[in-house]
Amino acid sequence: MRLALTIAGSDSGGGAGIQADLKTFSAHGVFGMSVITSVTAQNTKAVIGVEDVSPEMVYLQIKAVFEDLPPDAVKIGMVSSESIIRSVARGLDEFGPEKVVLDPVMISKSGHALLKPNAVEALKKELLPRCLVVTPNIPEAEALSGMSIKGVEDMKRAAERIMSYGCRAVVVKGGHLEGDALDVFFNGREFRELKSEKICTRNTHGTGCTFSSAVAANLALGYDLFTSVRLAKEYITVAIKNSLNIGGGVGPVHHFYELYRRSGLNV
Ligand SMILES: Nc1ncnc2c1ncn2[C@@H]1O[C@H](COP(=O)(O)OP(=O)(O)OP(=O)(O)O)[C@@H](O)[C@H]1O
Ligand SMILES: Cc1ncc(CO)c(N)n1
Repeated sequence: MRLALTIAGSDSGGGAGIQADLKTFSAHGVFGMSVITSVTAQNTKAVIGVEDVSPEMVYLQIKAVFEDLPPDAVKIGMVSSESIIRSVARGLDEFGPEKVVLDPVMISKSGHALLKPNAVEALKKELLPRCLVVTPNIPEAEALSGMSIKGVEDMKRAAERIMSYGCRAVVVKGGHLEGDALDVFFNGREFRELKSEKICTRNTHGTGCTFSSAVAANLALGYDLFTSVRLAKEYITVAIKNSLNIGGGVGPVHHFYELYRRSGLNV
């Protein structure tokens, strides 16, 4: 059995965060484990409360997992504050996982800040150099690169800038731009574009969390980095196609292995 760990925030509504990550791991046949960084009171409409777990407790969860159940891949999502980022960096240094996927979560779909603005620098300095791949959406790529992004050429320039912080690859996700759902992969040598048709739905809660956990699940299964990203793009496309019209706001994507396997989709 392959093992994957998510270090992220809890979404009580079940659509994003830890809950989306564990559902994604299960759908890939990977055993999922979790380090909870923050508890959010959240549904499809809003985030109505956030309470961070103490930095020491974040570190202890990492220690407990690695000392007994060393994961084949790690995904990092919401990390909230500078002190939590430092605890995660400490854990990564101590236990040295090779395959780390960082989803630099900053703002929820409902517009709530999930990373303190003064923690962006810590994220860049402490976590980017310790990860294999980082998966920003357009606003996150703008914040990390310090440039505005209007189209695919800008996505490539931003990816180059983000690489300079020391990660080994970047996927800039284009879900927030007009037109096709086009993502740009860059590994420091070559750019590759991953494209699917934009699915017309408002139910996209958890797309970013699901995509990055699918990358981690595929890495845990032993696929190379680009194949892991390509398969994750297929998975998220199917999960959005089957997204659920539940709740009064932005509904969640759906994780269902049979849907994925039978779709025969090739992105
Ligand atoms: N409507 C859509 N149709 C098809 N693919 C989409 C759609 N919206 C997003 N995607 C794809 O989903 C993946 C996640 O991208 P997105 O930009 O939505 O992430 P995100 O903004 O980080 O998500 P979140 O708000 O959950 O953090 C990318 O591969 C993107 O291209
Ligand atoms: C806990 C959590 N993590 C990530 C996201 C993605 O935006 C969210 N809405 N909530």
